[in-house]
Amino acid sequence: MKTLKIAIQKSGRLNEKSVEILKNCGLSFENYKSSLISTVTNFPLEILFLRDDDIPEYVQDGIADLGIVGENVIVEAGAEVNYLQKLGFGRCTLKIAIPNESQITEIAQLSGKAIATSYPVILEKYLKENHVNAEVRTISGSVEIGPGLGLSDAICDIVSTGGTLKSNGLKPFSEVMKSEAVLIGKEGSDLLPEVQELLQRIRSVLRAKETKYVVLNVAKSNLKKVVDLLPGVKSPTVVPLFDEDWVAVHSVIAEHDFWEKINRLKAAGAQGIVVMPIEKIIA
Ligand SMILES: Nc1ncnc2c1ncn2[C@@H]1O[C@H](COP(=O)(O)OP(=O)(O)OP(=O)(O)O)[C@@H](O)[C@H]1O
Ligand SMILES: O=P(O)(O)OC[C@H]1O[C@H](OP(=O)(O)OP(=O)(O)O)[C@H](O)[C@@H]1O
Ligand SMILES: [Mg+2]
Repeated sequence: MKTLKIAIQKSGRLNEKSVEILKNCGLSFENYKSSLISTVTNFPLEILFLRDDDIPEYVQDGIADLGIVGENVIVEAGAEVNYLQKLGFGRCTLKIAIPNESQITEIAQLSGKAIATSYPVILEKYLKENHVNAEVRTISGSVEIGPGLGLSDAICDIVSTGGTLKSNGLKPFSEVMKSEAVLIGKEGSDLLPEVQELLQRIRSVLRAKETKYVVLNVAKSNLKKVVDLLPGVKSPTVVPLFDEDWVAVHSVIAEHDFWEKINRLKAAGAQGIVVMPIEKIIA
């Protein structure tokens, strides 16, 4: 079997969740802060811990077969890699922001202005598409202090809660791109059986995260109404109870409409509803 290499962030916003998803795939490895490479003991895989900016090129050049990194970093690097799977964490938006007191209301008004960013490639492309001729000032971090220091008229940086913008007297102006962490592979790596296996495991973990396991009791007279609300993986399991007029129903429900479903189940006669997390769902 070929030993694969996967590059993940060494420390920072994506490190913890990247390690967690690999562990949830059943992979055993040491995660010492000091080691830059770790060998998985129960799968042919080595984990490389890198600065996130370096990951797209490592994968493009085949030094690593796979990588976990934000889409923003991949696009900025202009790396030619395959997107294998969105991972549902590290969600953020690259936005242009302006000082609270700024009078700018239309994108054309950014022409002739200076915009500070750590994402010059993405920003230049966005400005070009919008026919804006602004000066892009590249800085490597703490971009939000740019306008306050007189370095720029606007900024383009990552926004999640908006707290950093707010505490620096800035307001969002326009959205440049949305991003989340993705699993990437070098050209053709998805054909390798080891990559297929890992992908299948990752998808099982993601599917499980989107769903909850539900057990509830219902009078037989209300069973049809309750079952109609619960499709389950295929169809719900119905188990007899000691009281012959009642049954227990086991099923799964989606996280996104969880509360709405629970309220409808209660209204349909469900009682003693127990909800449990699911570890994996194998398709
Ligand atoms: N506030 C945020 N909320 C959600 N995701 C974020 C946030 N900030 C950044 N990200 C995502 O996490 C990625 C890593 O962010 P981080 O701040 O750890 O990067 P970094 O400082 O460049 O790290 P490194 O030391 O690896 O170069 C970003 O490229 C982006 O995709
Ligand atoms: O909208 P918010 O929730 O406030 O998040 C946005 C901030 O998060 C990121 O920085 P981070 O905190 O990761 O620090 P960094 O600049 O050292 O990367 C990003 O560069 C913003 O500054
Ligand atoms: Mg970085």
